[in-house]
Amino acid sequence: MDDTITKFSLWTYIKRNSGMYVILAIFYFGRNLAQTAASIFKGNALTALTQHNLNGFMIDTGLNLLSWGFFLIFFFCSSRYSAVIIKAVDNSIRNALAHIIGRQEYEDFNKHTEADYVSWFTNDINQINQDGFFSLEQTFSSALLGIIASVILFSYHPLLFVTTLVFAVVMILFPRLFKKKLEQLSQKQSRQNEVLTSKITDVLEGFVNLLTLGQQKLLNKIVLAASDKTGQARVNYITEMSFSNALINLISVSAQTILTVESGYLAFHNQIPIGAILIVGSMSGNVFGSLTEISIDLTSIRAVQPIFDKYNKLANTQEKTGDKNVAPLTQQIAFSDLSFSYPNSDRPILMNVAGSIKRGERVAIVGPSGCGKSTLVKLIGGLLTGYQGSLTWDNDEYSELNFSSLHKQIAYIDQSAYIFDGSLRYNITLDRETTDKEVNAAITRAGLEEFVADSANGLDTVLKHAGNNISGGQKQRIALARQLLNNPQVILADEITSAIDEKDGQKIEQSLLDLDNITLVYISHHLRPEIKKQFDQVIELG
Ligand SMILES: Nc1ncnc2c1ncn2[C@@H]1O[C@H](COP(=O)(O)OP(=O)(O)OP(=O)(O)O)[C@@H](O)[C@H]1O
Repeated sequence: MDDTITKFSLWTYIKRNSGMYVILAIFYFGRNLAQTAASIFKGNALTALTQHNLNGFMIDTGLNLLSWGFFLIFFFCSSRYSAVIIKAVDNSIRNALAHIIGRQEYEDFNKHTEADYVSWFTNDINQINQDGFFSLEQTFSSALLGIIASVILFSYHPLLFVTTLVFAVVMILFPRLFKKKLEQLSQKQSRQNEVLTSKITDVLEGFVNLLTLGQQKLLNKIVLAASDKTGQARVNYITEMSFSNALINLISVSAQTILTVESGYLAFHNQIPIGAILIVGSMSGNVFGSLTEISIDLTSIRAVQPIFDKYNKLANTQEKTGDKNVAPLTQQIAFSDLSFSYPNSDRPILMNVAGSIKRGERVAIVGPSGCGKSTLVKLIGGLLTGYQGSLTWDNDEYSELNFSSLHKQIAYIDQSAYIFDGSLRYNITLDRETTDKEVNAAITRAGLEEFVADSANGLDTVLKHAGNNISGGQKQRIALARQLLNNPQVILADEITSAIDEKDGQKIEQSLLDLDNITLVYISHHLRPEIKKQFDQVIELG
């Protein structure tokens, strides 16, 4: 199934899983039919008793029991199958979400934090399951039960049916009054969930700082404050929802009372049997119980759409890059009159910068902190857009280039050198199809051979989350090997040795300079003289 279609709504996923939903509908139909039959046999048993028919009473009681047996079987099947469908739907939504997040360029991705995205994949999906899909199932089941009960009421007396119909219309229209407010409160709840995840992730990522400063109580303070706000958002939502529910229940109880009076009146005038009072009570309970359920569920279902709209907004983000495919560099990357400011800021970070990087050259970019070295390299790497002046790849202006194809030509490494949960091999290949020969070649070029040889399980050694069981230098070499596996033409290295000790840093710098057939752009605060002389060109910024 193609999970990458990016129009998010409950209906999209129901249509896609329509076969499974039909099976679920059959289970619900069986369940409601059995429940209704049980009520009818119970009423009939009472009628048989009023007619002194003990045999009929026993038979109807037996049939009542049998109906409950069927009800339980269908109940089990529908509950289990509902979980099976939710699993399939959640897989589809998460896959589509991963697709739209994954196709974003660097700038768009960074408009949200990682914690926000985590909240989309977890909290939001839970809310969609509970308030969306589960409520929709309940609505369907309630509608079935209500329809069956209405038919039974009609079969006893049309007056009962007409009363039911009038109240049904009121109850269906009523929730519209609360729609807008509930949607807003649901949106706030979703946002607050993101904030909670974001705050907790942030403080846990910086935990070592808290530990060494003896400030662990900040963890409690932040968790508690964020938890309280999230809880309050839920309280506000539930308050409005409960108020709406209470009013719906009031209408339901009034309608059932009127129907009880009507059926009593009809039985008193011998228009229906005595046992029918029990059946009418039970059927009106089913109809209005169902309508109450439907009104409540429809309110929750509507409140889920803002979450889907948030996904749809991301899915509809226009690509900012051009459509010209990028071929391997033949001459040079050049820039003239190049200026750049970050979005939402008037402060120019680069002002009329000029220079060129020829194919095969080793170029160092130096300058004081904050002068824009990383910004320039991110522009060259296709991580930032929206420059003024000219920046070209051979003779093509960057604004016309397709950045996905540009990324294939360029390796970008910065000081973060992220290590994924998994083995050393996984961290290098990242699931790309490669041969052992290619992996070993990348390891050799990145100067990682010694580390692999010293690791207990070689390439199968498991690295801990964020590389907590290896050194900064080892992380950088793994990040380098990962990039070299793509055989990039151009390497952009942004302060990759700044977080490692000098000796190790020097070795890594030398590994980079020793690479053949590479155009190297190397950012450094401080170039050691023995390294500096190996560069073909040094560009000074600031
Ligand atoms: N995403 C951003 N939004 C707004 N301003 C930013 C952003 N990223 C960087 N800046 C600002 O741009 C300026 C240049 O940053 P940049 O990282 O390019 O400098 P740098 O020369 O590489 O610095 P360093 O040597 O300290 O790494 C800094 O003042 C920084 O605060």
